Amino acid sequence: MICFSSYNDESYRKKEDNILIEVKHLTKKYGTHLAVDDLSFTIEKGRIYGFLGPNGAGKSTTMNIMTGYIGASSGEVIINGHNILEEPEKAKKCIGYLPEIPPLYLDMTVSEYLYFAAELKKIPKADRNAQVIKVMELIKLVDMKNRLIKNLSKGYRQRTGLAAAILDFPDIIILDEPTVGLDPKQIIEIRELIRTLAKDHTVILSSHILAEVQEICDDILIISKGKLIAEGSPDELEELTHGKETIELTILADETSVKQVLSDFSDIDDVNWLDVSKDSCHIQINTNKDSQEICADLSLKFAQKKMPVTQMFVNKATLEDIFLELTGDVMEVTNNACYL
Ligand SMILES: Nc1ncnc2c1ncn2[C@@H]1O[C@H](COP(=O)(O)OP(=O)(O)OP(=O)(O)O)[C@@H](O)[C@H]1O
Repeated sequence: MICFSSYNDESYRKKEDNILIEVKHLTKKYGTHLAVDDLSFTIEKGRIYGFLGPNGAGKSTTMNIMTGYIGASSGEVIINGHNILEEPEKAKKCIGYLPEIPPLYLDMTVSEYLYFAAELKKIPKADRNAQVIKVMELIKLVDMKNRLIKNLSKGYRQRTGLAAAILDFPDIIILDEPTVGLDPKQIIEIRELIRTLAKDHTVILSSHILAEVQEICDDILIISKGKLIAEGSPDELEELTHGKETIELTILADETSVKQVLSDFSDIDDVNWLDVSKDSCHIQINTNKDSQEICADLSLKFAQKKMPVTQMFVNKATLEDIFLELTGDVMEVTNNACYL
């Protein structure tokens, strides 16, 4: 597992004081299928966390266990000091959960549903009205309060589910793929809402969209095949791309002469011979060193040997390439958003 955060004694103590959720060696088997495989991590107060991973990675299963919806095969989840199995009521009180498909009653109006949810959450009768109104204002649902849920757009249904999840203003808000199926405008609105909520709550969301977690989250946990494979801030994950560059060039010379020149370069890790003919070589060079410096040296050396270089360019690894390498999954790129 790749983990970036390094702690000295003082910052470690601070982190310990701030821990809100501890997930320890969590495992979940469906029959013989291992959906969550020895997952351990901690969640600190006041931050936005993103679970990033391809479909079937185990994000929903992990969230369902953390929120007490399903049991784990082994391992522990401690929410604000309460074990989710041993003290489920106290643990669940700290969490507002919006599952991927919110459990809405389509024949209720928004406000009927929220009063019903407030009752289920055992919010005292005297406080219910004030809390429903406060949440509808926060989530910008007031204009829709008398609308039947079945007549709402997907975005407003999502908001209604979210409003119900946070009715009792829990410390932790867990959102499973909150923007799936929304149009671009609704996605922007939900992301803004998440940022607003994060001012007073710890937020954990899951997504398979790299750009989304990069944009909203303070910390990213990358999950693949039930395992945590990397953890860090968006900037720290971006660091992974550094030093992973390839240089592609075409030299008007035969293979033996090109190999002779390259043999003088100790910083070259590996050469792919993309297209070779009697008097031309198109090659790709992998290096972990400064590619600009190597490019300058290569062009000088080939020029000295009177071997013309007709093209040379550097391909920088992107964060998408790194995720591909880490998760081994295919990714689709749409409108600059990367889908794992
Ligand atoms: N109730 C179930 N019974 C059997 N297998 C299941 C069940 N729920 C999930 N799985 C399997 O467990 C694995 C993890 O699924 P999970 O839904 O947690 O992944 P995910 O990362 O949330 O993916 P997605 O984004 O597609 O929801 C998948 O292989 C899935 O098919």
